[in-house]
Amino acid sequence: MNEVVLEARGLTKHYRRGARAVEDVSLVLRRGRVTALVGESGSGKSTVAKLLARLVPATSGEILLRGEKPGRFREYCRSVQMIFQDPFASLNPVHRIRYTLTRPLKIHRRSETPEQLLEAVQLPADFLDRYPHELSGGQRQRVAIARALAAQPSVLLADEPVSMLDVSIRLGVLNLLRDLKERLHLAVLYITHDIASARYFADETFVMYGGQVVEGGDSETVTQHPAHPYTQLLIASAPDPDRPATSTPTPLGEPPSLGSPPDGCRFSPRCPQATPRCWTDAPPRCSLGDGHWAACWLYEEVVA
Ligand SMILES: Nc1ncnc2c1ncn2[C@@H]1O[C@H](COP(=O)(O)OP(=O)(O)OP(=O)(O)O)[C@@H](O)[C@H]1O
Repeated sequence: MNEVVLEARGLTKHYRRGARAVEDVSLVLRRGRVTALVGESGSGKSTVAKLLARLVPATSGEILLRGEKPGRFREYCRSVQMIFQDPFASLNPVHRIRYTLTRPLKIHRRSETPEQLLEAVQLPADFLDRYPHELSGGQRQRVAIARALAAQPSVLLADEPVSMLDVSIRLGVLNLLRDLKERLHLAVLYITHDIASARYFADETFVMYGGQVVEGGDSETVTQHPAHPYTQLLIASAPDPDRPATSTPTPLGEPPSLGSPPDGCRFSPRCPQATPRCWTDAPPRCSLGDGHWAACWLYEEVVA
């Protein structure tokens, strides 16, 4: 078993203006593994990443780093680094790449050189003298990854790291992250709305709906044998070259209001298989074997 590096237990975030963005989320990130967190816009994925990065305080629940309550923020940041969606906004336009990479090396008192960081993300050393506007989106995201590596982290939280990049270069950046995971034994949280990329890139996949995790397991099982009706709908509505072109994509419908989520299962208003109980009682996590589980009343007898 790969060692657990970061663990979330019952993480909950209610924003002041009423959105119950994240409700009772538990997950573990393991050394040398990519864990995908998949869901549509507004499902709470970014809030989970911000909670794990300690950029926003949790309403309740706890985070454990290597089994212990995290201490000072700076120490924590050294271990847990975040990569943001927008590489155009995340690099300071007035500084050359050399400054962007040298600064965290100094802060974290590392002996590595900025050249070595660029090499780790497969960029040439002469990029150090360039400004962010002289780089492509993919190159900027690689610099952002290099900056995160300057802290020598054990966890990378990657929030939609390729969704703003050209389709043609997405695979290169994902392959780089996978390569780093293997070489540096990093635990990677890969946040995405693209469940197909989770199958390709992640070892484990968690599916989020309306602020809650509704299904989890190894990526192959979750994407090829989805159990939760929401995951099934998500997969049916994703473009898939293997499906016949005649089939019409399944509409996903409207996401739930997080200001006043439905009682019971949050997916019940959109669920084609909902029963009266789904409207009133929240479903338990039902184990389906080999670490695969779904929070859905359809699998109640499996729990019993
Ligand atoms: N600072 C905030 N104040 C109030 N509500 C917020 C805040 N940040 C997020 N929310 C709300 O929390 C919910 C979850 O947002 P979040 O950004 O985590 O979702 P997401 O799944 O990452 O979506 P996207 O993929 O569009 O970024 C949304 O309803 C959002 O409006």
